[in-house]
Amino acid sequence: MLILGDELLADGLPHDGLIRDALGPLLPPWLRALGAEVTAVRRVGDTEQALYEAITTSDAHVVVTTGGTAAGPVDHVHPALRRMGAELLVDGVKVRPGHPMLLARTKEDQHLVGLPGNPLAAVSGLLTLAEPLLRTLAARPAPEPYTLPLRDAVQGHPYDTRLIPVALRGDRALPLLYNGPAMLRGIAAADALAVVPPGGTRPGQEAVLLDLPWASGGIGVCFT
Ligand SMILES: Nc1nc2c(c(=O)[nH]1)N[C@H]1C(S)=C(S)[C@@H](COP(=O)(O)OP(=O)(O)OC[C@H]3O[C@@H](n4cnc5c(N)ncnc54)[C@H](O)[C@@H]3O)O[C@H]1N2
Ligand code: MOO
Repeated sequence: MLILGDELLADGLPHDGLIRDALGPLLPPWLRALGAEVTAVRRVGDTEQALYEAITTSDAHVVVTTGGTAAGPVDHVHPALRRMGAELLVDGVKVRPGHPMLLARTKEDQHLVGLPGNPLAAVSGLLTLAEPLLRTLAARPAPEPYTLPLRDAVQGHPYDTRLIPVALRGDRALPLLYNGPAMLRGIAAADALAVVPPGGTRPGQEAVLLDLPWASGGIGVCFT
């Protein structure tokens, strides 16, 4: 795992535009629950050269980066991938949060999952790009898709799919608040992400659910 962002602190309180790294601590147990062996979690400085070297010297089967997927002046994932001649397999997805997520083949036997830096956007990419990649590399079958009715209406995005943290309550799923791209409070209490199509859902409408790694038995703890 390569954690990008010079604004990130490893400990202490946020100050002067610096914020705590949420993804370095959060993602490794989730990746393990998805079947990966996490061999290293490294912070990488915000230069294209540092990122290029970190990727090209890695012999991991899968490199997961966080942050830097967009097109700002310190977003170096696309330029670094271009420079190494990587093949972009998925370059952005019509989903919120997480729309700049990407998947690339960096060399024979190595893929890179670029997760957006906003924490819930990274979770979105973890479940929809990293999970299928890790499952496919391990030749594990895809889980049977399932749906449940959503208890409450969910406002849709006009043209993108939304992924909304939900808690399972009997035979219904309860959409949780605090579901903005930067927010982890909803996902901390969630069992799954609900797939909300463009335009939204009515109360009682069925939605496809994506189980979170601990809900599918990998971690063995429950945050609700
Ligand atoms: N000016 C705006 N900037 C961004 C907007 C926006 O509307 N206006 N939307 C955001 C959304 S939504 C997405 S998705 C992103 C994704 O772009 P990147 O992948 O390039 O993400 P970064 O710019 O690197 O980071 C975005 C945001 O998340 C914070 N961050 C990054 N890494 C971590 C981490 N490990 N732990 C906690 N927080 C992290 C970072 O400081 C930024 O605030 O574009 C957004 N930007
Ligand atoms: O995809 Mo962001 O663009 O997390 O909402």
